Amino acid sequence: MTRLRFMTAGESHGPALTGILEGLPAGLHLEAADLDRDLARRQRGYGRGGRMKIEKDTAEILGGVRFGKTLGSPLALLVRNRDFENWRERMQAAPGGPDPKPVRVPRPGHADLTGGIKYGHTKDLRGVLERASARETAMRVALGAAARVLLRELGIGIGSYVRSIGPAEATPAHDAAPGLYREDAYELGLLADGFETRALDEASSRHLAEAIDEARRRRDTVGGVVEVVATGVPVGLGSHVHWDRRLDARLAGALSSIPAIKAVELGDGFAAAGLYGSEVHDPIHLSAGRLTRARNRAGGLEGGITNGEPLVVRAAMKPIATVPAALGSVDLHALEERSAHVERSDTCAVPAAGIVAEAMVALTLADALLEALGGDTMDALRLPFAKLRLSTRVEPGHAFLLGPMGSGKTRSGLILAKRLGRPFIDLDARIESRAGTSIAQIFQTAGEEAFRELEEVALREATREAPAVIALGGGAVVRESAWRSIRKSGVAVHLHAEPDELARRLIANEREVLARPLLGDGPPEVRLAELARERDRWYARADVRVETTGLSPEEVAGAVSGLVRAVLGPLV
Ligand SMILES: Cc1cc2nc3c(=O)[nH]c(=O)nc-3n(C[C@H](O)[C@H](O)[C@H](O)COP(=O)(O)O)c2cc1C
Ligand SMILES: Nc1ncnc2c1ncn2[C@@H]1O[C@H](COP(=O)(O)OP(=O)(O)OP(=O)(O)O)[C@@H](O)[C@H]1O
Ligand SMILES: O=C(O)C1=C[C@@H](O)[C@@H](O)[C@H](O)C1
Ligand SMILES: [Mg+2]
Repeated sequence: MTRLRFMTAGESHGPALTGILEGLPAGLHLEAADLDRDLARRQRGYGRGGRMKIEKDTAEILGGVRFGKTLGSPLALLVRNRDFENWRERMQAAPGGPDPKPVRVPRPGHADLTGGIKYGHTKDLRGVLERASARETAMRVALGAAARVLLRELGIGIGSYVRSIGPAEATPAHDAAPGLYREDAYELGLLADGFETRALDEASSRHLAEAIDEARRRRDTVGGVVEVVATGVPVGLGSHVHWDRRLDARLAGALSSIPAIKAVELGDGFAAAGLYGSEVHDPIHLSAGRLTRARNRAGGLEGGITNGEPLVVRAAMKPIATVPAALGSVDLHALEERSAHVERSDTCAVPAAGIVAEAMVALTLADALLEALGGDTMDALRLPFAKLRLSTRVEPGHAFLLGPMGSGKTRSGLILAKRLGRPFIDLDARIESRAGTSIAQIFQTAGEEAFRELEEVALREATREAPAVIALGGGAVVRESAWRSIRKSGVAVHLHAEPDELARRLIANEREVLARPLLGDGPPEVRLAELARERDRWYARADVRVETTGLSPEEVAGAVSGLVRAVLGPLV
């Protein structure tokens, strides 16, 4: 990793895991809850052992965040081990010991023997296994969750699901959830979270659970394959120019660093080796104003660089090394053959390994993104990211204007459309003309929810039309689906003004106030300030921001037109 660096420390039954992630841009909204969500996901999954019942992982943020936003300084995290209470004496940092119950019979397949010899722990292999335990991956998941928040802010979603456990295969995502597989891997991961084995449908999940039950019946363990998908990934992350900059290599390294992962496939991976070139490579098409692929056997990677298609990688996990019907081994003290040590353990951790794999992919992608684009702050990242995102477009795409009521989306938008020689679509006006009534009336008779549905449909339809200037309603961008439509089809420009200035503009004309039901009866500046608190986080996702205070509507249009041109990619 070159732009992001992370380190973790901590033993499985020590007091806590700690981690530092350095290189996150300043200004990213980040809360402990964002990290806890993924920590909880890692703890679930059919086949886990007793430890996960003891722990309830939560991350404490010790550095790098103030008032819910990253500072640009290292993110420092702590995840406590509840089980430490039961190990206080045996895991104390203070001088003491020896442990009354030393571990002396190494488990084949674990780090016990190799680590024991290397670090001189053969008298008590606990000196190795405490750190070789995959408890360590909890901190990777917490740090990876921060990287995911960064990526998600830019529209890159990461998710995983389980493809197989032992001999049992699950329905792959391209059949079970084709839409999410192409468009929203984050949701794909959440779909998998709904099943105890993290398959994507009930029948598959039952099938996978049976394979785990069978292993348990045999007093054995079982592995499997997880697939990690990332959607919304732009062209241009990674590089063909040097071996250690190829994203393929970095992903393979990151995934195979997860304990028990023994093989990684990029795109079709091993299957491609058995096919003809014409069957494997993904022909390039021109459609909907973009370079596109009808299939994605490359898994979104060509030449060590992302190609704009979803990233698809798989990781194969071997069965857990702690086999309950213990394997043959040698007591390193008595130097006699004995059954291997059995530590409380999982039967199958493939569902959890998927969450760890998501975290490693997130850290790797975030690193490559920051390497390609720089960015000490989130604001500095957005414009260069938009250029990458739009770089496979062969037509300009739409210019979306968003921002609060009174920011001038309608007024400046009309002027901008004339300047660019493009059609102007005012989403509010379009909804009104279709409904044959005013927005105020729609709010009054059908309610806000009904209006939001009309708004969503109108936005989706507008994005399919010829490149236009599209003025959005003030609340149209307060949902993920709107951002998916916007990011695919153009540039998002945030017109900004402070609530006081917005209120001044609107109060100047009583009709302006009456036309906006959300303003209610109170003082507009109070309501506008309230809305700003709710919505600024969504507006901040725009590719560029124009401060409109002190500019006439014409000047705003001029500024926007320059910015829109700056974002257009190399093919336009
Ligand atoms: C989420 C997760 C949970 C794991 N749980 C266990 C476990 O309970 N018992 C065990 O022996 N190994 C478990 N492992 C695997 C070991 O950590 C791993 O086999 C060990 O560190 C040796 O590394 P290697 O298998 O890569 O050679 C788990 C791995 C992961 C990713
Ligand atoms: N840059 C500006 N300077 C001064 N007044 C402005 C500016 N831009 C817009 N206005 C005025 O503010 C009022 C609201 O503008 P407009 O209708 O374009 O806002 P809007 O962003 O489309 O709001 P809504 O989200 O409610 O549709 C209008 O009276 C308009 O003339
Ligand atoms: O900010 C909002 O939620 C709204 C803004 C206007 O554009 C209209 O879409 C409607 O008045 C709602
Ligand atoms: Mg308007």
